[in-house]
Amino acid sequence: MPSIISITNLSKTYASGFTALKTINLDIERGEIFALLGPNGAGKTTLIGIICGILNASTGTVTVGGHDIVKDFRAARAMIGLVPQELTTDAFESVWDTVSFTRGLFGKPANPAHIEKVLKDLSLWDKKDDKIRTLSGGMKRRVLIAKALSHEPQVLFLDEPTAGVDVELRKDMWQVVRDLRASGVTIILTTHYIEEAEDMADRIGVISKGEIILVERKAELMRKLGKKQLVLHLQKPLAAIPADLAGDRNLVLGNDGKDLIFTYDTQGERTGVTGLLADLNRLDIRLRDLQTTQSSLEEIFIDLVKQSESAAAGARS
Ligand SMILES: Nc1ncnc2c1ncn2[C@@H]1O[C@H](COP(=O)(O)OP(=O)(O)OP(=O)(O)O)[C@@H](O)[C@H]1O
Repeated sequence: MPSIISITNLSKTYASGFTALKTINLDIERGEIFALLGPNGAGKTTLIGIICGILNASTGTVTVGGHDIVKDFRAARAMIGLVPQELTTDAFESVWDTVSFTRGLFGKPANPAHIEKVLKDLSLWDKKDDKIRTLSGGMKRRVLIAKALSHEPQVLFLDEPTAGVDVELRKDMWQVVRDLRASGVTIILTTHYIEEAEDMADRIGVISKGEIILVERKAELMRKLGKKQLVLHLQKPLAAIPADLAGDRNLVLGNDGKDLIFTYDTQGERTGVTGLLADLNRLDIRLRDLQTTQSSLEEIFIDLVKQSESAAAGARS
């Protein structure tokens, strides 16, 4: 897949002397939804700010559609739409004017049909003549998205787009994002709602303390790092796990001995489920029911960040 954004050896040290990004190398593929996940302060907003030309990098280069973001700033920036975290909009303008004006800032000729489509897609059409300051917080956020889409960008950055928005708006927004992707727009999003990334993203990048610690296709990530649990609801509770059942299996008792919980890796060819069931049968331990659960992206993400933090602490000591 050809990349639309190439980031090479990028670092950022703020004037305070704090290094927020350390040697970032990352390619974003054309047409993908890329979720950038990381704990607070990991460097997500800094990275987005540099790509969008709001902040200067300390070292390294970034190209967007082949245009260097410093040497060829206008061409690079014209390809990008940015939906920022903060709700700052021109309070006294109408929705229509502010969105049309933003398009003009990118040097694009007026295109009322495009602005109309964007406002309709975001359910803002009936508010087009309202002043921004009279809109609700959720509506203002829709306006930010409309502004980001006003100049038909090929790359859209969404920095925490659903922080503090209601369920309905969140659903609408993700539908808009899916439609955009279907029309060929590349989407990079940061979110603290990891289930959103699990739902939406093609690839996941995890950033921690200014370093990208992992980039992986979502499906591959979940297959590689995901663990499955088989919960066996027993007909009769067990006081303890029989020694010849336990062996070196990862088995625990739960729910006052009524559940036997078996955890296994999804990666291996052999999960050990068949052998476990055969042993249960042999020991005459009967089941009432069973169910499997798979670790969520959230659990995988928390494990990854913890591992990288303890590796960094180990390297320091
Ligand atoms: N202007 C600045 N001067 C000094 N340090 C800064 C500045 N802006 C951000 N930082 C620091 O850089 C680090 C990365 O911040 P950034 O906002 O990029 O993180 P983030 O991953 O977007 O966090 P969040 O999830 O909380 O939005 C943080 O430790 C932050 O305190």
